[in-house]
Amino acid sequence: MIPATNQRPHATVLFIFGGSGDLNLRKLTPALYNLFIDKYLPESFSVVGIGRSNYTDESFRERLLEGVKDFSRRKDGPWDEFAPQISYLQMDGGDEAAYSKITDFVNTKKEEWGEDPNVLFYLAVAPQLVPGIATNLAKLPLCGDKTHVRIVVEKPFGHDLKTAQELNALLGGLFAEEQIYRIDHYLGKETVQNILALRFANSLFEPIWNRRYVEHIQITAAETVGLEGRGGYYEGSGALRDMIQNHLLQVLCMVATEPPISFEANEVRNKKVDVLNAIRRIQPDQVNNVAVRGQYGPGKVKDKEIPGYREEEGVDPNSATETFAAVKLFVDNWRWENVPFYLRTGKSMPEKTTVITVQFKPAPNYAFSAEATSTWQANRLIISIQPAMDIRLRFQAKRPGQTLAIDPVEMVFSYKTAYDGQEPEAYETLLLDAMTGDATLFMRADQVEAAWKVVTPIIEAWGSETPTDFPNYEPGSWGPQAAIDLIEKDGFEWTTK
Ligand SMILES: NC(=O)C1=CN([C@@H]2O[C@H](COP(=O)(O)OP(=O)(O)OC[C@H]3O[C@@H](n4cnc5c(N)ncnc54)[C@H](OP(=O)(O)O)[C@@H]3O)[C@@H](O)[C@H]2O)C=CC1
Ligand SMILES: O=C1O[C@H](COP(=O)(O)O)[C@@H](O)[C@H](O)[C@H]1O
Repeated sequence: MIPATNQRPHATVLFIFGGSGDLNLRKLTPALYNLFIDKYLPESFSVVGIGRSNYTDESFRERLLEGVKDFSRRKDGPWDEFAPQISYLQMDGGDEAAYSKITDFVNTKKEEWGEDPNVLFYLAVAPQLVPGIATNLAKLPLCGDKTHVRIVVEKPFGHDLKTAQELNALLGGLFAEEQIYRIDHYLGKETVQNILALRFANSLFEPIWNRRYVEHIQITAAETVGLEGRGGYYEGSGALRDMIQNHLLQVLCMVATEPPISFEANEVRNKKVDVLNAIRRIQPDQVNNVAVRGQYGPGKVKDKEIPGYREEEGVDPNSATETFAAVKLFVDNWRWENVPFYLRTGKSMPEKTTVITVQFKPAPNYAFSAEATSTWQANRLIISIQPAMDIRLRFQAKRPGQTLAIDPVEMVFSYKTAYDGQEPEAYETLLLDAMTGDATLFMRADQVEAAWKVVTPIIEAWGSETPTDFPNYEPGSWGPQAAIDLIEKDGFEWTTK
């Protein structure tokens, strides 16, 4: 987490494998630039983009400046002061001999700065490249230094439980667990971190945050975008692997966790893994009752014509990959017995929104007339992760007038009005945490595997069946009818408002 005091991390050299790629352009460099502007970067800092593409330091910086202009929350500023800290190293991650360039670079900086820098390797490359690069890195003598060297691994972390276990075993054999930072960028979002503050820094919510008062919980992560040229990756992934296995389950953990006794990394992660381990295992014959998948056809999102998923570049014309997934889960522990958690995510939806809704049980209403209660709506706490970044509490109030009529009303806390909209982007927080060595917001090996265990029965059931109804939802809709039925058959409805 961004420290309350403006304490800068130790001197750092950050190597980004995939420096020439999309993630660096859109997220990592804009995040570093904002950290630089806010004076969170170390006094001695150097970032090195690595890739096979042909850049000079100068042309690489020019390319990254375009990314800052397009994607940074601050577009203007002291780029000329930041840019000299960026370099480019042209090398193939599979070329073991080339890794000596990394050692040379670190040694040069060590000499220049007069101190041993921390060295961070950020693997922003396709997952199949990770084992090779990690293996080559681990052979470098400098990687024997467990205090100063860390490795950051982007998602997806494995393709299923087996491959995640294999990757964990490989990385665990090469590095100490404290050196491995598995990124889930949702954990870096201010509003996701705020869930713990909301729950545990207030005496108001925690007493009612359990099965006695909560009727059900929903988490929606909807996107208006389709594939954005990522067909090659997405075809082998789908909504369940791309969003639910990681981001949505991590958010669920924040909502459902027991109070940690401290915010020390392992304490928080222990509590979160307890939630994942408590999620009821879905029986194979139950998958169709608790999980729904969808794929969008051609149509319109916000008045813009879009091709169907199967017509996107890199997608099989008979693709079985889901672009929408919804699941109903139970957390079988003392706090959450029989409280359903509904999760859904999809591409080409009507709006970009990530929202958690905690719906409370109805109040007894003996004293009110049937007419007065006809307009009642359940108490809800609606936590908007993005883009609204607000928290709304819905409750009943008396309508002004001589009759006793009741209306639902809202109390609202908005980050944008309360804090001027200057919240750091998720990658700012996560990069700074990796530099300072705070792994609280990163996933531990057992968390990743526990999350894969939750979705494995669904993967297995879906894997053996070809959906005959694909494509089964219109772009710009909230997904297939079966997803609406999933929650409505329990007497509830999806909501993002
Ligand atoms: N883009 C995004 O918004 C997000 C991406 N991610 C994850 O980040 C990772 C990277 O994604 P993204 O940036 O989109 O992918 P890109 O395809 O845009 O970039 C891939 C990068 O890998 C480099 N690369 C490929 N082969 C080699 C090689 N043999 N040796 C060295 N470098 C190589 C490419 O450089 P070159 O061609 O120059 O060699 C390029 O810089 C993926 O795991 C993805 O899932 C996660 C969340 C969001
Ligand atoms: O990790 C991913 O997340 C994005 C959505 O992230 P957000 O911060 O914009 O909500 C998603 O588009 C992408 O498919 C997935 O890989």
